Amino acid sequence: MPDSADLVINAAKVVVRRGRNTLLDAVDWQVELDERWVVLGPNGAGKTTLLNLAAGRMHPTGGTMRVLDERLGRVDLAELRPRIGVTTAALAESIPADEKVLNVVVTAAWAVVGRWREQYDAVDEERARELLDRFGIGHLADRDYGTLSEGERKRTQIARALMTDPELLLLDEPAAGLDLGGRERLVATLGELAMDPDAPALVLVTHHVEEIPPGFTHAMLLGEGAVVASGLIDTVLTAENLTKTFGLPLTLTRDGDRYGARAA
Ligand SMILES: Nc1ncnc2c1ncn2[C@@H]1O[C@H](COP(=O)(O)OP(=O)(O)OP(=O)(O)O)[C@@H](O)[C@H]1O
Repeated sequence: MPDSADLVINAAKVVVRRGRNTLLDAVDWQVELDERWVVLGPNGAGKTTLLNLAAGRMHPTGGTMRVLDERLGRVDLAELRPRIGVTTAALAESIPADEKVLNVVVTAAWAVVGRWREQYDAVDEERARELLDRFGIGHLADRDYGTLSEGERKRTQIARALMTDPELLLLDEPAAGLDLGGRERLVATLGELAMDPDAPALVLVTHHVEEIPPGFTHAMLLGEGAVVASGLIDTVLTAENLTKTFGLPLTLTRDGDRYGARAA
């Protein structure tokens, strides 16, 4: 068991309730800095709820949730949030269509969406350009965000999430809405990030095993708010566990470092 200070996420018996619904039920989860996690489960399993907790965007109803060694409920979330990079569909929708791509990224340094300050540090701009280059969209820096393709938008969102040099990066369904080529390019890019020893701890939420990038080390399978299996990806990702999680008989194939699943 690692020292608790080394844990990026430390959830103990975490419960989230809304009215009569139990969204998460006694979830235990420990994530270390060098780990790359995929959280997999069907619609309504509680994946986004878990991600929102990890992002410091909500408190658990029960149990304890520590993120970056701060206990949710006892820490000023405004101080915690810049240490965590997040991409979600909801955040993406709040980006104005007429915002320049460079500004979408650079404004993350101030934890705001939308450019409200006329001047920013040259060093921020340089970092934002480097991130855009890293994700293969440096040439789009001066374009309006609204003119980008879905794949280019996803890359912009990830560059933005990395702008503050976070210790934890949370990606909610980053490949949703991409065509096959876009998905494969994004999966390859995320695979490179996963292999980078200087990258933050990664947590990627998805419905599809095909979207798991190479280099991901751990998996949590979530079904109806409860953990079905959690741990090293090779142990957790089995046809039997997927069958339990998605509630229908499934077969799982592995081709090198990529996965495929279909009804048995
Ligand atoms: N405020 C709320 N009040 C009641 N129920 C809620 C609330 N928010 C979410 N839920 C329910 O909790 C369950 C888990 O939601 P969540 O968004 O975490 O699932 P998910 O695994 O991310 O699903 P999807 O894959 O469809 O995005 C769903 O059944 C949802 O309807």
